[in-house]
Parts: sequence; structure tokens; C-alpha cells
Amino acid sequence: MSTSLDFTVETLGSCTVDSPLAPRLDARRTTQHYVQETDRVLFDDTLSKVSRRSGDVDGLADLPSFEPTGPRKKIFFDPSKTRVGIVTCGGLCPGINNVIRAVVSELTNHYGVRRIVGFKNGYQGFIPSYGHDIVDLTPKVVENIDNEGGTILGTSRGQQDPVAMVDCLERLGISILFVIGGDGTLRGAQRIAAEIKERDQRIAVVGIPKTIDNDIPFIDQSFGFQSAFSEATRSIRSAKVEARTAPNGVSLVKLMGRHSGFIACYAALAQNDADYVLIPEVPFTLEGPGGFLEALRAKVRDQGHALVVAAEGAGQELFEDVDDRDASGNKKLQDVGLLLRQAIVDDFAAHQMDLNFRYIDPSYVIRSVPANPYDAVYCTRLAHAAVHAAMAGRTNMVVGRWRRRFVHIPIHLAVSARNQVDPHGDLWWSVLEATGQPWSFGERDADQVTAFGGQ
Ligand SMILES: Nc1ncnc2c1ncn2[C@@H]1O[C@H](COP(=O)(O)OP(=O)(O)OP(=O)(O)O)[C@@H](O)[C@H]1O
Ligand SMILES: O=P(O)(O)OC[C@H]1O[C@](O)(CO)[C@@H](O)[C@@H]1O
Repeated sequence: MSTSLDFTVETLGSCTVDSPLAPRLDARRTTQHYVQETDRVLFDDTLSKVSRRSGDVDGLADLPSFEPTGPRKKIFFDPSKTRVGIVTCGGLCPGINNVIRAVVSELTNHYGVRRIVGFKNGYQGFIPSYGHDIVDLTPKVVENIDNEGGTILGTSRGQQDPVAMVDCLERLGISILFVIGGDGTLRGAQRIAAEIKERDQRIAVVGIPKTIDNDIPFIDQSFGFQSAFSEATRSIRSAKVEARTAPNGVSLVKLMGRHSGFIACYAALAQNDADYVLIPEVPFTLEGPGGFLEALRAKVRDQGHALVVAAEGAGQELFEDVDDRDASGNKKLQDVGLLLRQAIVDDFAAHQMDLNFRYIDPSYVIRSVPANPYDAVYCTRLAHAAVHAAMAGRTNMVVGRWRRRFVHIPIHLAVSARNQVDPHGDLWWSVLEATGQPWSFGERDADQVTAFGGQ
């Protein structure tokens, strides 16, 4: 594989300003040296994973490594003249406030930046007609905000015009925009960066990827994910207690996870009580031999109770396709929790079996909790990495931890594919082993696993 290609992210220009952090940096940490001396992050096997799932991704094969994060001795922006904006978009996720706080304190305390503003309610905050005020962010304002879940800036979905957004950045004299959001937000950030480039402006756009679904590629794990699935284990534990203390008790816990079942898998592995885990990546059938309902009945006969964990995106193939979209254009999912509830109740009745059914849907509960200590540290490190990158004039990029290293990732890569549970990979194997479920390759499609095939 070639190693001479575009392995750095876009830069606004050469770094000529002495960083206030320079005296504290190791002598090796000139930008050039740092990049060249640090281990490159090779990812041949992941390349093959990405291309296996989504076909060829343009330019991916040419990217041998990512640039490491960290402070540079020379930076692009003069901190005394730099005004910074922060925006948070999309669904909530534990740790957003930690990121905001750490961005503000790093900029203020280490770089001496004095003007930081927050845009309210996502990309709406850039558009005057919504009437959202800009908020001044100082270390005092962000003190302790990490004790709360959510985002102090608010968030929204829905398209906004990148031209109007860049007009706003220019009007406010913003030099750096930090964007905290999921894949949609990052696509929006890409369009903002493109508009900035078109105008030949020197404004850096740096993203900190946020998603409890853990579906951003080239990121080991997204911040807040651990806090979210930890919270989900509480519901699984309660659901288990409910199920096993009633005759023929069946509990169903529905968790978030639109296209990626990581929350369901990790929560089920952490609180190892589930008998079935349904995720979007593994289609299944309800009725008939080898179907879910038959397996569930057998489990209840055998064990006296059963616990099912379902990601919201599981079983979408069981519905008629309806093209319903949210304000951002994301496909609205049909409610697999309600479908399963009805199907289980009807099926047990049809087979004259008693049933004590409990349905628990903690979706919003798990994503609105504060970050746990692990995520709090992770958020802080991501925020610091983002600040260093932006001050050094990097743009159109996100920070992420990839293979245990913090790196700069061009946005186009971060939105190039979707990180999903690999039905042939270790995680899903662990879930299947933990739940003790028989499985086989289904008849419908030799490449799809049906969790209840058992043939
Ligand atoms: N392709 C796109 N181009 C420009 N802007 C986009 C695009 N997709 C989404 N956005 C904008 O980004 C913002 C957030 O997008 P979205 O609602 O999809 O959430 P997200 O960032 O994907 O987060 P989550 O993972 O929580 O859904 C919205 O304002 C949306 O309009
Ligand atoms: O906040 P909303 O619009 O209800 O969206 C919920 C979605 O957001 C997420 O939490 C993050 O994408 C998904 O898991 C979930 O489907």
C-alpha cells in the first residue's frame, strides 16, 4: 500500500504563530517532526471491512494513516485575535457538556482565547430568523455543566442554508467553528467548510463526533456510548427481575440504535441476562419454524421466563416500507417494540400459554444521563485534541480515537460509511454465546445470519 498520499487533513495555511504551549512541549513536537515521527496508523484490514460493507469508498485505498492529534509549537491562529463558535446538533448523547466545557477551558486557559460563543439550538442558531441568541461561553459559564446530561446550547434537526450559516460566521468574525454532532451534523459541517473555501475565508471547521449509536466509522467508540449502554443495563436488570418473578414472564427492553445495534449488544453483554438480542444488522423472521416467536415460546416453557432486548432498528424488514422522514431527512423507523409486544401477546394467546408481559422503553432515559467518569475523560481528551487541531489551522476534519490513538480524520471519511455490528465478528459472536442462542445462516440469503434459524 502506498504511504505517500494524503494522510493529513486540510489546513488553512502555514503555521507561523508561536503557540503559548510551545515552551511546555517536547522538543520533538514541531508539527513536521511530530507527524513524521509518530507511528502511522495503518488500517488495511479496516479498509477491507469498509469496502466490504459499502462498496468502494473513493480515495480510501490511498489513505495509509491519520495525522496524530496534539498541540503544535507553531499554530495558525493568533489566540488574541481569535473568536470561536461552538454548536451542538442532532440527538442527545452523554458527554456533550463535558466537550463544551473542555473546549472552552482549553481555549481560555492554555491558548488565551478570550472570545468564545455558543450557537443555540443546533444549526438554527446561525439563522437570524429563528431569533436564538448567541451565548458567551467562559470558564465560569461552563463550570459544572458536565454534571448534567444534554447540552447547555440546545440542539435541533432540520436543514439550514450553508450560505446563511457562513454569512453568520463572517458577521460575528468567527475564526474557528467546533461542531459537535452525528453524521448529519458532520455532513452539514462539510458544506459549511466548502462554502468557507469557496469564499476563500480562513475559518476552521473541526468536528467532535457525537452519537450514542456508535455508528461513525474510523472511531474506536464514540463518546457517551459507554455511559449510555451502562444506563441501559439498569433497565435490563429490572426487566429480568420482572420476568423471572412472574409465571411465564416475558420482558422486552427496547433500546436506541437506528442502524447499528451496539447499545443493545454491549448492554446485553454487560448485564448478561438477555435471552434474545435483536439488532438491525441481523434480520429475523417472526412466524413459523425457526422464527422468533417459536423460539421464545420454547424458552419460556423451558426456563419459565424470557428476556428480550431489541434495538429500535431491529426487524425493520418485518414492516411494509413507508418513506417517512424527520426534519433532517433521516428515515423514521417503524416501532419494533410495539410490533413485538403485539406479536408476543397474540402468539401466546394463540398457543393458549399464560403470559406476563412487561415492556420497558428507556430510550431517551439512557441518552440524557451525564457522562460516566470514563466518558468524561474521553470527552476532555477529544475536546483538547479538537482545540489543538483548530488552533493549528486544521479544517474540514473531526477528531477521534482510532485504534487507541487520537487522530485527525477528514470529515469525508467520517461520513463515508456506517459503523455497524459485524454479524461475523467477535462482538456478535459474544452476544450469541452469552444468550445461548442457536443460529445458522438463513435460507433467504446465504450471507445473512438469522438468529433463530436453528436448522
Ligand atoms: N447531508 C446534509 N447536508 C447538510 N446538513 C445536514 C445533512 N444531513 C443533516 N444535516 C443537518 O445536520 C443537523 C443534524 O443532523 P441529524 O438530525 O441527522 O443529526 P445527526 O448529526 O446525524 O445526529 P444523530 O446521530 O443524533 O441523529 C441538522 O440540522 C441537519 O439538517
Ligand atoms: O431525538 P429523536 O429525533 O427522537 O431521534 C432519536 C434518534 O436519535 C438517536 O438517539 C441518535 O441518532 C437514535 O438512536 C434515535 O433513533
